[in-house]
Amino acid sequence: MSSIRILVTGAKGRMGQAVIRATESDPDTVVGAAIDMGDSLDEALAKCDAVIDFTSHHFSNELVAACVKHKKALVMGTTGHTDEERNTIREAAKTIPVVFAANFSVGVNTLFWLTRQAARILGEPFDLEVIEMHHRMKTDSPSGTARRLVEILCEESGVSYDKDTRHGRFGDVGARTKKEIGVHALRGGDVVGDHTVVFANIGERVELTHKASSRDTFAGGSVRAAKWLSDKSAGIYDMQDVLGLK
Ligand SMILES: NC(=O)C1=CN([C@@H]2O[C@H](COP(=O)(O)OP(=O)(O)OC[C@H]3O[C@@H](n4cnc5c(N)ncnc54)[C@H](OP(=O)(O)O)[C@@H]3O)[C@@H](O)[C@H]2O)C=CC1
Ligand SMILES: O=C(O)C1=N[C@H](C(=O)O)C[C@H](O)C1
Repeated sequence: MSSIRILVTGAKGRMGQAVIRATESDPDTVVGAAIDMGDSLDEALAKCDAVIDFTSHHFSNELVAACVKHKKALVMGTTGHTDEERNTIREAAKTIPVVFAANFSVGVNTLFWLTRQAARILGEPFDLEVIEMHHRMKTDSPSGTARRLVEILCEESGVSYDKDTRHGRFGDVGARTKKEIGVHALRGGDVVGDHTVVFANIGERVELTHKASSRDTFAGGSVRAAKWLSDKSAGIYDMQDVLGLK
């Protein structure tokens, strides 16, 4: 089998650099092209089989349209999308195969699974809160991973992400309501990515925590996703599909 040629977008970024390292160290993949803002997407896509994208959600509509035009598989690692941008990605996945995941680490995908199980077991008496911490340069909030954790909690407790999520608390907010799920974003230093899900009841509390200490974890997962996509038909997949956790 010949190597899968990867287009790395945001090549000079923190994740772009890690993806280049991960692609070069995997015998099944090569960097077909590596681009940044201002470089030609069409030229780069023509030289590649799949794209691994960790850039900005502002770039996603343009990238997705180009992938559809060139019929290339897409690994979308960027977070912070608007609902409209998420819909554009889902629409594109009717034509091309896409892995769209807020987090490519095996540990966080285990945390997703554990969070669902804990929510099922602990159930309604427990108050649900999610805390995340990232480096000072992160621009989107809450993190995509925190959002996914809250979505899982919403699915299991039958509440709405849009209506029942409480992003931080300030001032005379009143007592906590039963339905609300609190989300708290800390920013500082060089923290790669910490996430904690809190299940709090009277007399006891469960906390599930994941801490990432290297971006190589995410980059390796994204290359694994690109390889997994190589024989897949059009559709939208996540890292749970890649890892066989569904
Ligand atoms: N799913 C996952 O597992 C993970 C997801 N992420 C997500 O990946 C994204 C990038 O994170 P990170 O690498 O830390 O960010 P960086 O800011 O370090 O890198 C982003 C890169 O994308 C480039 N870029 C920004 N806008 C555009 C554009 N419109 N067109 C082309 N290139 C663009 C930037 O170029 P310039 O500097 O010139 O603006 C930069 O090189 C974030 O959304 C983050 O949340 C991060 C880690 C793991
Ligand atoms: O921006 C980051 O750095 C990270 N972003 C992802 C997210 O928003 O969940 C994943 C990881 O936590 C690092």
